[in-house]
Amino acid sequence: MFKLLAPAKINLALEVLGKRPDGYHDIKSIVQTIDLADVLDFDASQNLVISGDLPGWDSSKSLVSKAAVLLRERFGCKEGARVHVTKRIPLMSGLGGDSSDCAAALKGFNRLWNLGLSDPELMEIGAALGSDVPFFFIGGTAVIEGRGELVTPLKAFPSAWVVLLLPPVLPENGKTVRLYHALKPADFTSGDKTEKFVHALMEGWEIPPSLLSNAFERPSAELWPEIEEYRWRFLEAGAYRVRLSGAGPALFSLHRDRSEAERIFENLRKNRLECYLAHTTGHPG
Ligand SMILES: C[C@](O)(CO)[C@H](O)COP(=O)(O)OP(=O)(O)OC[C@H]1O[C@@H](n2ccc(N)nc2=O)[C@H](O)[C@@H]1O
Ligand SMILES: Nc1ncnc2c1ncn2[C@@H]1O[C@H](COP(=O)(O)OP(=O)(O)OP(=O)(O)O)[C@@H](O)[C@H]1O
Repeated sequence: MFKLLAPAKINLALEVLGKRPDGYHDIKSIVQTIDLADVLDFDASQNLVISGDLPGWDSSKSLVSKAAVLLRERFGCKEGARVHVTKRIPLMSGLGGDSSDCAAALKGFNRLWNLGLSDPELMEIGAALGSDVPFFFIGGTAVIEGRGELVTPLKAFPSAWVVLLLPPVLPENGKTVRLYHALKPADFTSGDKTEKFVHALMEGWEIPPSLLSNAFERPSAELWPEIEEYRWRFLEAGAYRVRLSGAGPALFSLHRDRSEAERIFENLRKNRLECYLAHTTGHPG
């Protein structure tokens, strides 16, 4: 019937401002979609059938199922749907895979069940399912604030190749909670760096590398001490700046030059490391 892409994201900058009374944290982050993406295939069906191609992917644990249940309950739809999720984004990696699948699922069910919901309405529903979900209705380059549900589109970050390295740490459920809980007051910042990043982007200036920082760099090394070895192996493969995406463990490097990115990707692949070569993408709409 129809298919929707669910792109991954990297956090070009990620500041945590402090803890909120509701247990979440206020953040300010520059988020960027890349062309590594899952694919969701939608078909009409009497019943709700959600399947995936990846061994270990469990529809009952995915926000795709939670999105279907929430829409059916809230809007009383009795129709079913057949959704097949082709996973390419590694799960629980810091690349927002399940959050992006959730946004695609909300768009898909809205279309399949003729719910007539606008993107802002879908974003609001998405925010109740996960803090990273609303961003995927905008895509491209955007700044997210609040707990992540306040999304402001930005002028596109200069087009770049992205090499991703996934350190072989066991993907664990609840790692994002653990990383947030591992933050110390010294890890909290004012949001100024992200403001400077936004300003430089709007003015078309070169973004100083110091502005591409992530508050989870320290706690992730605490939670996954082995991640430092993979950071070094990334540098040995030819990367000159390695960063953490989201709450990790995925690491990434940015390159203007395709051949440089391909050389680093090949070096990592030769060492049998889980790695991906991707490119930044613009706003889909
Ligand atoms: C790390 C990021 O990926 C950066 O883009 C996001 O902040 C995390 O977004 P997410 O995975 O969609 O997070 P959610 O599923 O909404 O929340 C998982 C858990 O992470 C913690 N959490 C999440 C977001 C936030 N701003 N503050 C938090 O403290 C909360 O304990 C929450 O229960
Ligand atoms: N086995 C599983 N099968 C399908 N979905 C799962 C499984 N285990 C966990 N999930 C879902 O995946 C979500 C976390 O994965 P996701 O890919 O969105 O996060 P992430 O890649 O760590 O992104 P970030 O770190 O940026 O938040 C969980 O909140 C849960 O909804």
